[in-house]
Amino acid sequence: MNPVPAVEIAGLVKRYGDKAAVDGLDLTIARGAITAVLGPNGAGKTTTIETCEGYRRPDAGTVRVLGLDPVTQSAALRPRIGVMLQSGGVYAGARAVEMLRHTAKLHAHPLDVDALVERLGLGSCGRTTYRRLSGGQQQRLALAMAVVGRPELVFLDEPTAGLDPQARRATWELVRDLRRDGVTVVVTTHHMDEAEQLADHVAIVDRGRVIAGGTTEELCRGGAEDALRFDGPPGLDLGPLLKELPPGATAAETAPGNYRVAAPVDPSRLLATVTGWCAASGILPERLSVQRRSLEDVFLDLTGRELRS
Ligand SMILES: Nc1ncnc2c1ncn2[C@@H]1O[C@H](COP(=O)(O)OP(=O)(O)OP(=O)(O)O)[C@@H](O)[C@H]1O
Repeated sequence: MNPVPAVEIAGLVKRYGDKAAVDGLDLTIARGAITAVLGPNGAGKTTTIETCEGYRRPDAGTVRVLGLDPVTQSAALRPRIGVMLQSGGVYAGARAVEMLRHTAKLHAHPLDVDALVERLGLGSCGRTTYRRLSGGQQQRLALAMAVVGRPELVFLDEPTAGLDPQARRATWELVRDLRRDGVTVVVTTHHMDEAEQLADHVAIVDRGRVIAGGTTEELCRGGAEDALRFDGPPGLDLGPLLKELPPGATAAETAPGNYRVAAPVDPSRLLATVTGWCAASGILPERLSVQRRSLEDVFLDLTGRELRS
């Protein structure tokens, strides 16, 4: 295995005026795996990724990608990485598939363009110019452009934003195939299910820093195992419910009328306590469910806020 990590970031700071978009971020990304950089809007994910791609110069800290400095060694780095930006990066007047063929020819061992076009459902877009493609087609073409050269490392910034479920699944499949071929994939997302489904490693970013990292399994292991969620009237006083639960229990209104209760007890006991309390309080809990601790719960425990923003 190559001893140089795919990405090594130490103490990265990037400011826009007075505001630090990235504020002392440390992150090491292993080769040959899918790593999700997960965080709410504005957490600093795009800024971090664009710094790795050499589009932004750090104000402080160091960034190494495949052992290279993305700014001063970009000529050596660029041919080895694939980049899918959140928007743009593709010439608007170019014809979709022609552009993809052209990009493929620039690389020594490109993927089969026809197979890629088929997989991503771009077959009908052959001679259409980029600007005339639908948002989802533009998104899929940008993904194809990022991977067609069979790079060692691919950065995908919110690759499934705005895609329908079918295109989303096709994207996930393609990303998994890249990993099977030994490609390192870094994907930013604010969808926890995307991170849970796809990633071997997850780095949770909030306010310009990595606040937790590990496999989904590792991240979800700590704390209360199961969480019970239900909907009810907004503004319930959860204090009396907490008194009925053992120490270590948490109860919160995560959004108006959405409640989450977790406790270090057997899930069936938790369910009985909550439904008993609801009945005694004259509340009809709706959409009640007990769920395995998710990345959403991890984020909530770490920040006191919902991941969705
Ligand atoms: N060019 C810019 N000029 C000024 N502020 C910026 C610029 N780019 C980003 N920011 C700000 O920096 C912060 C981090 O933005 P960034 O896009 O890196 O976050 P993100 O986690 O990728 O969010 P999103 O999921 O919305 O893309 C945000 O507050 C954003 O408004």
